[in-house]
Amino acid sequence: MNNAVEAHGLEVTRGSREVLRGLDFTVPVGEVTGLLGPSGCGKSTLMRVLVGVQAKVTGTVQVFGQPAGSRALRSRIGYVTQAASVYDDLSITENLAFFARVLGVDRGEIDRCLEAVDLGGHADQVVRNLSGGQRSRVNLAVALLGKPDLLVLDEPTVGLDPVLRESLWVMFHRLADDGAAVLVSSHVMDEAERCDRLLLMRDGVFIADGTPAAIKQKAGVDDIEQAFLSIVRGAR
Ligand SMILES: Nc1ncnc2c1ncn2[C@@H]1O[C@H](COP(=O)(O)OP(=O)(O)OP(=O)(O)O)[C@@H](O)[C@H]1O
Repeated sequence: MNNAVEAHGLEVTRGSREVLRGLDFTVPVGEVTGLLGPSGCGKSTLMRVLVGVQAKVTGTVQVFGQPAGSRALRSRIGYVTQAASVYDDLSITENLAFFARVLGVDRGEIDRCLEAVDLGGHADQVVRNLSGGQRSRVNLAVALLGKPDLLVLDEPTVGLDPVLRESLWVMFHRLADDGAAVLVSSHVMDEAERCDRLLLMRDGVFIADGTPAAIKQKAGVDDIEQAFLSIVRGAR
């Protein structure tokens, strides 16, 4: 299998705390990989490592065969953080035009990205006047500029209504079907079933890595939340 990410012995210390504690994992191309675990378990930290903005990293993390954070990877990765990263006083289109210019992406890409997140009808609206869910979709549209090979999406569906969440998951799968590697984090276990593969995390370690079906089968239960609880109890 072709992997976008290969990590061995990944450890990260933040403050005096060891936040990631010796992780080995891959993120394959052509699949939606879910990074699931409770708040504070280290999901955002792991994502920060992949995009090269996390300090105090040890271990090996290769992205498309190069060390995470390498300059050559910048245009190949789309990253959406939990914080808004677009300009409030610009319209949606103006924001995308700005980032397209920064990234050296053709302006023609803008409409495609807006349609992908279902914002085509709001293109001229100023970001300040958008709802929280609309803003997060603008962030996502920016991440799609330039058709990145790896999408790193930190809780992209938080606060969105079920219909929109559904349409975003369909989009994530479409992007994966087109050959991207998609890594999506969530602390909501009911998103697990939407992933091709799951990395279940707790306190900086993975407690399971596999398809939702395989994880449930191994735990002998029929939902992922129960599987998570059962694995945690079994580890005690
Ligand atoms: N700047 C920092 N300095 C010290 N510790 C930090 C810092 N940022 C985060 N942490 C700690 O690192 C741990 C992992 O945080 P992280 O944000 O990666 O978790 P998360 O799983 O993404 O949580 P959430 O789902 O709430 O976003 C937490 O215990 C957090 O308190």
